[in-house]
Amino acid sequence: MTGAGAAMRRVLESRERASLNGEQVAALAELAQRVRELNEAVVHTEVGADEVAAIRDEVAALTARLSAARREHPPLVGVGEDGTVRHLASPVGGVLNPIAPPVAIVVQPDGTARAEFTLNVLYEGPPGFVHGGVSAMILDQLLGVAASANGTPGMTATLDLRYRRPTPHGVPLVAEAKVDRTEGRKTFVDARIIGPDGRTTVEATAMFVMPLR
Ligand SMILES: CCCCCCCCCCCC(=O)SCCNC(=O)CCNC(=O)[C@H](O)C(C)(C)COP(=O)(O)OP(=O)(O)OC[C@H]1O[C@@H](n2cnc3c(N)ncnc32)[C@H](O)[C@@H]1OP(=O)(O)O
Repeated sequence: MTGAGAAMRRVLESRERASLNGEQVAALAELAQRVRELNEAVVHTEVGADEVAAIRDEVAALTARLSAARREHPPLVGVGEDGTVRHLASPVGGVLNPIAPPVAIVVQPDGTARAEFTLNVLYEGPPGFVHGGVSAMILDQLLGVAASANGTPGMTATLDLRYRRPTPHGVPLVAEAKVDRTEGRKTFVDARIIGPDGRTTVEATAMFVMPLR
């Protein structure tokens, strides 16, 4: 394992997180997807007050059933040789996290972290457009994955954003991040979100610092 991988493993092990097998992940990911659909239905519903109250009680009963056996912390799966980690409950693309936008990040051979995704109304800020904090969160994750894939993972120390034009929701978006350079424990990464017309909506630069312990 590389120094970077070992360092991130120490960080994660100190959090006492469990790992799940593929079958467990698949089952919970399907549940999380159903809850995502529920979340969207809550925002859009027009059913009457009596029906809302009945559904509220059913949801509370389901929450009680799930809570019958609880982990103290959400689980993680694995730390790669390069220090990359699959955080199942991540608020960005975490398959077990029902509030996570569906952002599946792929690292390309040249080290670019890339994601294609469509955000629904749950992530709306200005009407018709994505909330700026959501864009920042997605970019932070993408930037972090690019830093990890470079073998230089770390904590976000700085995150600078330039919102060039509104990011629409309900249409396909692309986000990309690539390492610019490293200086000792610091890794500098650039990223952007691109709209369906091919124009950049948000640009970001970040500095990640590898924790010493
Ligand atoms: C986790 C799974 C991931 C797995 C990857 C998956 C992707 C995850 C993406 C999400 C990432 C996050 O959200 S992370 C969460 C948000 N970020 C945080 O909470 C970070 C909180 N801050 C920290 O933990 C700490 O401040 C660190 C680790 C950033 C730095 O602490 P440190 O290690 O003690 O650093 P220190 O020795 O003081 O400084 C080292 C060098 O960096 C510079 N430096 C340090 N901090 C800053 C700063 N904010 N702004 C400018 N410069 C700074 C110093 O000047 C120094 O430069 P010189 O004198 O050497 O020149």
